[in-house]
Amino acid sequence: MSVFQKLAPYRIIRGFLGEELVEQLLAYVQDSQDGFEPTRVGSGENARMDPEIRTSVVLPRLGPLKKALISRFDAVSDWAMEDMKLSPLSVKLQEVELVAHGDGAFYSRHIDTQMQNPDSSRLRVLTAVYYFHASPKRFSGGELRLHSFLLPEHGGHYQDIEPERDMLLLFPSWAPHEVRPISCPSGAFADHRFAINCWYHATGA
Ligand SMILES: O=C(O)CCC(=O)C(=O)O
Ligand SMILES: [Fe+2]
Repeated sequence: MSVFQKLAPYRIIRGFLGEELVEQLLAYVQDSQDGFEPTRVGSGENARMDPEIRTSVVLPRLGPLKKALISRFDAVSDWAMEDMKLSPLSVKLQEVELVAHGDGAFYSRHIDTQMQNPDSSRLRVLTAVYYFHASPKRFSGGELRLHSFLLPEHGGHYQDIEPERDMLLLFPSWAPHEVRPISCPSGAFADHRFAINCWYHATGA
């Protein structure tokens, strides 16, 4: 199988933060509901809303939980880079955002590495997504679909990864992926698919 037909590596860590932090996060998003804004695609001056590509809402702040969360996200990147054979590139956590997907929300196939940015020190190398929806889960769909470079009709492959409560998923930022459409019949904000996106930038080899 050619490199273009293969999936990028990925890693899953279950029980990543523990129930206490999950409940604190759910309380935080519920309290902060008014601060969520529509997500955008592109970056810098190209950033724009595009409901054909991405529909969800984002909160750019982690609030009082920021310190506890950042230290946990910081602590996994060296292991993840090494285990996925992405080292010796060093990375540093540089961007964090909290995203909610409600009924009908999705994010079509994309990569997270932003190519229009010429400064390679700001390059997204590693993506981590932490899932923390309410229990019992009241949405379906919303799988993270990890793609090979080639589409299935050209011999490519994909793998659907189910978001589980308190699970961290890590993969290279340049791997094509998508969020499959969510069905959340209640429409209640508390029942949305909640995730924290983390992007680690290259700091050198
Ligand atoms: O929520 C997810 O599973 C992934 C989200 C994503 O791909 C992104 O925001 O770039
Ligand atoms: Fe992404």
